[in-house]
Amino acid sequence: MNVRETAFHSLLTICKDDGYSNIVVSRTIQKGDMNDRDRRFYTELVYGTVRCLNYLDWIIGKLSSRTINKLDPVCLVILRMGLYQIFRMSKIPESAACNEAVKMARRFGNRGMAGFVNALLRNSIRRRLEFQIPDFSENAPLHLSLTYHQPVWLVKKWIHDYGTDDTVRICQYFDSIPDLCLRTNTQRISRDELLQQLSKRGLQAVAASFSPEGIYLKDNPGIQSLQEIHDGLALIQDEPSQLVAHALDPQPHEVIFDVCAAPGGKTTHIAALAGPDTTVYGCDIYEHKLKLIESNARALHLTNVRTLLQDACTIGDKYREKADRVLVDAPCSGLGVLRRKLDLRWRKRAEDLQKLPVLQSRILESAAACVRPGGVLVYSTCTMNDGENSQVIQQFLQAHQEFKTENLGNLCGLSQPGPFIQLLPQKDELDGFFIARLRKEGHRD
Ligand SMILES: C[S@@+](CC[C@H](N)C(=O)[O-])C[C@H]1O[C@@H](n2cnc3c(N)ncnc32)[C@H](O)[C@@H]1O
Repeated sequence: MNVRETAFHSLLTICKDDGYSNIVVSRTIQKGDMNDRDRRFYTELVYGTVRCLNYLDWIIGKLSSRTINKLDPVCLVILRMGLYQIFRMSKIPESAACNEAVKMARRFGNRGMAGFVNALLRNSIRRRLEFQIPDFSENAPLHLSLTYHQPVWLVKKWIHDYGTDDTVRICQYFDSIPDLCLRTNTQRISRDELLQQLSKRGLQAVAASFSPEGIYLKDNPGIQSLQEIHDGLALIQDEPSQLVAHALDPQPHEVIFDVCAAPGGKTTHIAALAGPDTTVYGCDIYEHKLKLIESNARALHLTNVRTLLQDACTIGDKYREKADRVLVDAPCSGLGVLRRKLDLRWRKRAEDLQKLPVLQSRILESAAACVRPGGVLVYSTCTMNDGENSQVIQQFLQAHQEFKTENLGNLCGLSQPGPFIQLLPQKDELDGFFIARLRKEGHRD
């Protein structure tokens, strides 16, 4: 199969079956039948098309009398891929982009599709100058949305929450390509040793500024080539996520619950920091996801991780005051990590944001009941949406006078105003992330 066809099938899975682009791409690459050059082309085609989806659909909308959601998904994917090559890949000859798209429409589409694809793509080339993005002064949300590939509703929300200047910075941040971030498995190797090992192999490895275990790899070498991950010396985890285990501050001989744990990034970090005498229970509501926690723990050679199939909304009924520390890394809108999860921005709807705080509050309420007197409760999300963060915590604190916030202002050298950590890309140049630490009054018996 040629590379464009492989990319077509991946994009169809992402667009039609709601597949996550990073999972679809890594599974395809893992099959291992592409050389380096093909792999780069494939990755750029898939990730580029997903990233620019709104811009490509805006062009289709101008050229087709049929609305986007009335188009056959096969046709839509072929058009998006073709337009991406024409408008965003200057090294690809326009004729090649058109001809290959027409071939695919003949091969995978219904009667008439090839003619439609051919006409639309050739028209897009002829009428290229008509597709100028509206000026900022004319329509700021649409300008930012099309320039930096973010949904209009979200750009409007950012303008409302942070003002226009910050919104430009947020958009630029979320449209940039992140460096790969590793977390050193300090149970097996120190960060300095791992940095040396990576540098010796010619990789540009740099220590993260805040996470003591974090390492950034410039020029993403591809996970497949990272032997250190296969050897259990490190795993992939973004830097803000690495701060959560430090906020929890696990100690030897403790019982710890991570109530929304899969795939286990934070569970394994807590287990590594606490050492073998502390048991960390990684819980999740989905059985198949528990296997991910187990396999991550195994890969990192950690023996103190257990898994529990458990709904966090009811965990407090079963494990009342059983834990020294509890982490609630809540299911959230993920609006702080749009740079890493390319398709998320196109899946989320404004109305999703209303429902989440209800679930988050229920989980927090039940998880809090597991904390023993004097114990610690950490709540985190990977979003900068206040309704899912400080508002959830404030509401909880009003109902639970027995919990008090603990100042995280200086966690890992971050200097943050106020008791919580709220990382903002426009200020911190890190993904949007929230962490709160609460302590329950009283003493351990
Ligand atoms: C933000 S992710 C957790 C990421 C994880 N802490 C890590 O660092 O790898 C949220 C997790 O919560 C789980 N989840 C959602 N609703 C839940 C519930 N009611 N009870 C337990 N887990 C739940 C999801 O399956 C998902 O794995």
